Amino acid sequence: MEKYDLIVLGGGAAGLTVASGASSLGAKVALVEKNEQPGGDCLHVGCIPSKALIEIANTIYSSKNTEQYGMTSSGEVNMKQINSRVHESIAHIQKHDDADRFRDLGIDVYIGSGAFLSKNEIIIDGKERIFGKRIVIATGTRPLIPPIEGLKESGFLTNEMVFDLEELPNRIVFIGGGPTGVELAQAFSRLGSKVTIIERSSSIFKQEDKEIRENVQIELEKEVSFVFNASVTNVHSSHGEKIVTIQKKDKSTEELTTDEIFLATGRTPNSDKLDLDNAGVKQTDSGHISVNNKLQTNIPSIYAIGDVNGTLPFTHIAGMEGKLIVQNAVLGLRRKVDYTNAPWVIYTNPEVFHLGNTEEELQEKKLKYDVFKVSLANVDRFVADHKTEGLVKILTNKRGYILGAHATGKGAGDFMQEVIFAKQYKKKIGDLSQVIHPYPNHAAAVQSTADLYWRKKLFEGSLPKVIKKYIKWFR
Ligand SMILES: Cc1cc2nc3c(=O)[nH]c(=O)nc-3n(C[C@H](O)[C@H](O)[C@H](O)COP(=O)(O)OP(=O)(O)OC[C@H]3O[C@@H](n4cnc5c(N)ncnc54)[C@H](O)[C@@H]3O)c2cc1C
Ligand SMILES: NC(=O)c1ccc[n+]([C@@H]2O[C@H](COP(=O)([O-])OP(=O)(O)OC[C@H]3O[C@@H](n4cnc5c(N)ncnc54)[C@H](O)[C@@H]3O)[C@@H](O)[C@H]2O)c1
Repeated sequence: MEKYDLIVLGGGAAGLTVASGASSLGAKVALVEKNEQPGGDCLHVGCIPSKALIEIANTIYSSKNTEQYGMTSSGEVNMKQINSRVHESIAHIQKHDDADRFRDLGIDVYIGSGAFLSKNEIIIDGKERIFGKRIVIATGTRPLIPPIEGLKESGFLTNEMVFDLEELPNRIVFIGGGPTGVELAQAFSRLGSKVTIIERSSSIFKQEDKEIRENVQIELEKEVSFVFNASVTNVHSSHGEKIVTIQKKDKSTEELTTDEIFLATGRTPNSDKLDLDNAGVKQTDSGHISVNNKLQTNIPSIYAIGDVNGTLPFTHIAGMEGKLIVQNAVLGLRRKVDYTNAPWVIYTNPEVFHLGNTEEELQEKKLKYDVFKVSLANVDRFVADHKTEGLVKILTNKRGYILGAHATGKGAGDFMQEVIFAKQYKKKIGDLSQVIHPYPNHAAAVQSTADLYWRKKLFEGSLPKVIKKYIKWFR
């Protein structure tokens, strides 16, 4: 049996980071990936294809709405061509994640499904056994399919199928108003489908700051229909159409007729086929693999990173956790994971940026805070672009240190980057005000928000009186 310093189960963002990092340090590494090619969900059915589709949809949407710029236009949408362009982006990035590229790095890549035989042994496709001193579980998640009557029989789409569609559906019902559902729902609406989102709670993006979430929802409602506080109880098909029955909070029911159903009701971890009991690894009720702050499971030589541990399901977090594992599992350090400065972005139009605590979380924690807010309607570049929808909101403690930063607006995922730097390196909000921003860029929205901090300092409290006295004296 082949023996390794480290076995990595799963070749997504998390697993690939560990495998390449560990191998470059000289560890003998095996990477087990069940799909033909590594890359995981992000590359094949997640971030990359969704962002490629969103970009195409935005371009088509803009070109359909050129009347406001003084030009009329018309055209047909070719879904096959659109998805072929999406696959071009995947193929381009696949080169970096190619199995042979990892073999060239000295890693033994096994294509097959891995499961535990014991805490140190993995069996691949029930045949080949390998031994690992340490093992990293990075097997990710898959779409959660709720037990809705008639759903399977009627057929539905998930993120695993949608990037192979050959025709644009006239109507789509999205079940679930989380990031997956809403990003793709808006993209399909922009391509020309009539889109309805059914969300069982009272709003989209529940993890976001309320003010930001409400702001973005107003914008989305201009393009997409929402039904809140509603669950789908039944689906059936008739004459080539799908009929979705929804039940509202007041128990009333309604039927929606559609051409396609897109399921975006959340994710379930790929832990059920790993035979974790053979290794004694514990899971949570949802099937996620629980870890301590060094990302170890209850078996110290087995780690769980990326979406499968259920902490923060984002590619950049999977990568960050992967780097930490290289230090802990290969170099024997005892580094602790820290999510305090973990940002994320929802790529709707306008985008949603999230960093640190929301205002509601600070209130819940009963912390004292200041809030600085600027509407994009007061930032010259957004005015010039006619893209004034949105705002920047920075929350600080009383000494000016950043506790949270949230934004919605065109390009918020990019123009807020400097706030992540400031928070991570413990700069105060006032420092952001001192950074020179080329006029008229979009990031000036951050500077304008930070300027409010100085305005508050200069015009509130006892400082204005002192300054007045000083100026009198100086004259
Ligand atoms: C539609 C969509 C859009 C998204 N957009 C973004 C975004 O814009 N930004 C962002 O940060 N995140 C985004 N995400 C989330 C992101 O895709 C995940 O956080 C990321 O893929 C997690 O990486 P991972 O390595 O943990 O898991 P995965 O990428 O799921 O990789 C797990 C790998 O393990 C393999 N595997 C599973 N079981 C086994 C087994 N038994 N043996 C061997 N191999 C196995 C799988 O085949 C897979 O390759 C999006 C997700 C979706 C669904
Ligand atoms: N831009 C990004 O970074 C990005 C994009 C997509 C996904 N993701 C990540 O993937 C994770 C999963 O996102 P997601 O949107 O797939 O799942 P999610 O769990 O975030 O959202 C699922 C939504 O579906 C609703 N829901 C569940 N069952 C329902 C039902 N039966 N009827 C109606 N509504 C129902 C839930 O209330 C929830 O709002 C997220 O946590 C996110 O971090 C990130």
